[in-house]
Amino acid sequence: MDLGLESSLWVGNKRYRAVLTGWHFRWTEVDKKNRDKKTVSVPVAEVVGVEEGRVEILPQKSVEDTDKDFTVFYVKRSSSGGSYGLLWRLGRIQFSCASRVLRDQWTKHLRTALKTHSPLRPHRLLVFINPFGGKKKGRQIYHSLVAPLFELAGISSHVIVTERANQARDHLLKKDLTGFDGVVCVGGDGMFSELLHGLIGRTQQEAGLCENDPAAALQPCPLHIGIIPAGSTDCVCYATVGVIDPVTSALHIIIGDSQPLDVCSVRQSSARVRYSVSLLGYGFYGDVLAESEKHRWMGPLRYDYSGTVVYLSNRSYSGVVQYLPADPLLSSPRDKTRCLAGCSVCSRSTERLFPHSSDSGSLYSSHFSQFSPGSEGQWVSVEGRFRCISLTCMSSSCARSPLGLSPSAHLADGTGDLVLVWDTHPLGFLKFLHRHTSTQDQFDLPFVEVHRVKAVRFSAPSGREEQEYEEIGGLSGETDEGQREYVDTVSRNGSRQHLAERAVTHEQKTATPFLCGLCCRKSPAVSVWNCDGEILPFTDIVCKIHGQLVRLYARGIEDGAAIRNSEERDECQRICIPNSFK
Ligand SMILES: Nc1ncnc2c1ncn2[C@@H]1O[C@H](COP(=O)(O)OP(=O)(O)OP(=O)(O)O)[C@@H](O)[C@H]1O
Ligand SMILES: CCCCCCCCCCCCC/C=C/[C@@H](O)[C@H](CO)NC(=O)CCCCC
Ligand SMILES: [Ca+2]
Repeated sequence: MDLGLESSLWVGNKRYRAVLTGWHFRWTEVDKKNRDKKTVSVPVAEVVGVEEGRVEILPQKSVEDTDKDFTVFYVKRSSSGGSYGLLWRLGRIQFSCASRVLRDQWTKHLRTALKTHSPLRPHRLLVFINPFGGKKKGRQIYHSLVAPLFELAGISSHVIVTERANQARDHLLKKDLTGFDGVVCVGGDGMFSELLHGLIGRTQQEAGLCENDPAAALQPCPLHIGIIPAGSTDCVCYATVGVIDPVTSALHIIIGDSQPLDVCSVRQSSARVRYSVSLLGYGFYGDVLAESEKHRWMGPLRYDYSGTVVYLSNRSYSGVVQYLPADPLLSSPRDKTRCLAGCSVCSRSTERLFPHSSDSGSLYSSHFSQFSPGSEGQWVSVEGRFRCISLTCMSSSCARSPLGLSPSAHLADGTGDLVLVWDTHPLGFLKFLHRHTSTQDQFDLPFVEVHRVKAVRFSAPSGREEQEYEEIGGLSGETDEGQREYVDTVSRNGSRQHLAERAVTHEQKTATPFLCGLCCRKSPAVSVWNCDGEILPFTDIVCKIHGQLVRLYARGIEDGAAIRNSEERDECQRICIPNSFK
């Protein structure tokens, strides 16, 4: 069927020339002298629904069944104020036609175009609501803001309000999922993590693979994940959509946007594998999480409180970090670029990670072969004392840190960014933390390193080594002028090479007198790992990045400035973002 259609349509007493081409639906106001005025152009993929008659859904649904009218609902962008991404709202326009026949032609053509251009739109979704996440508004958010939109788009959803932690994960691991196109969580990063673990585990079970086997080539998950943000940090939502807004996220789900996401597997020899996408953090971020768990009753504020307590406790931890660098010719964590919707680095990675698949459909049948140490260089080993060690598969931007832990990290390039913050004086570390809240470069500090990696190993020192550190005057020891703060060794091809030695006096460390009292308390020898908001029950770990292991109903952060400029230039309200992942 030819999808194109063109005719005059009316909105009130204004006449429009409406055109449906393959990819766009446009309407241009025409004045009395037949001159074109403003055009609105909507990509067909962003049409939410088409209804006969004059239909409204807010504040509640009403249908006036007039036989020459039809209503089009579509995605309309607006600036988000503070955040980098754009807010999406439901746009609505009610057209009148010259005849009922023409009206039926328009609704039929638009619906057919929708089916043709949005193959990933979900029809049936499994929705998990955490009633206790964030400010405990999950149920309200879903029923008042999201469910009416799903209904309008003809999506049927099976909703489960969770009664315990890990219910969603267990459901995905064990129950029948036939007929569902995607899974949605209404909650925060912890709920997303449940879906992540459930879906990855289920996919490996069905592929006959053992996910705990470090040699297993994990299979990408066929079901998409949608996130309706209702948590405390909502980092995964923020970093993949650019705003924390349930309506925006619901619209991305409805139109079947598809954003692949890298996942880091975290293993300890005998323990069950865990997965992380946003923050695998040891030292500061591990301690903040452990402290914050004692204050869950504070809600989202628990992280601010715990962050302050942990910062003042002035801890650092020793350990050995080994990492396998990614190919430096492809990208760098300090190249000042940002991964935005349609990112070319991620698109090229899709070709590299799935060389034999020409479209996303066959992507799921291709086998993974991305972890090939030979092509990415050799393991590097560093040893010393760290304020924190963080590994993130994406920028991990959130409201606290709008550019994130690693602003130039990519969502779907098959790599993670490893940030090593060596022990330093408290004001230096405060400067590092504070830079996360602005556009200042947090990596441009002498005690900070960032590496783009494919895999990481960490081991904490044995009890004896730690004791030796204390004896030479570590953080808890007495003043030692010229004390060696850390020893940075690099092991290449087996030979250990001394790289740097930085002298920091006790006075420098305790430049602020009140901090001296706190820092001179004995530090615990080991911290804990924060794995996307969950404390890991082990310290020594082996991590590997699995490129594009899952897919979200998202498209990455839209460049608001570019869209606004193009609107001004074209007098178009909207442009189509190329989504190379579709
Ligand atoms: N019914 C429930 N009762 C208790 N805990 C639950 C329930 N449902 C889910 N959970 C657990 O609650 C934890 C926290 O939930 P969630 O991530 O939604 O909110 P949050 O911690 O406030 O936000 P964020 O993770 O963004 O910081 C999750 O790890 C999840 O396993
Ligand atoms: C002087 C100002 C200091 C400001 C410090 C700003 C640093 C902010 C960086 C935030 C990075 C968040 C990364 C995402 C982590 C999530 O997977 C996890 C679960 O939701 N959240 C936390 O661990 C919660 C982590 C909270 C850390 C404070
Ligand atoms: Ca990545």
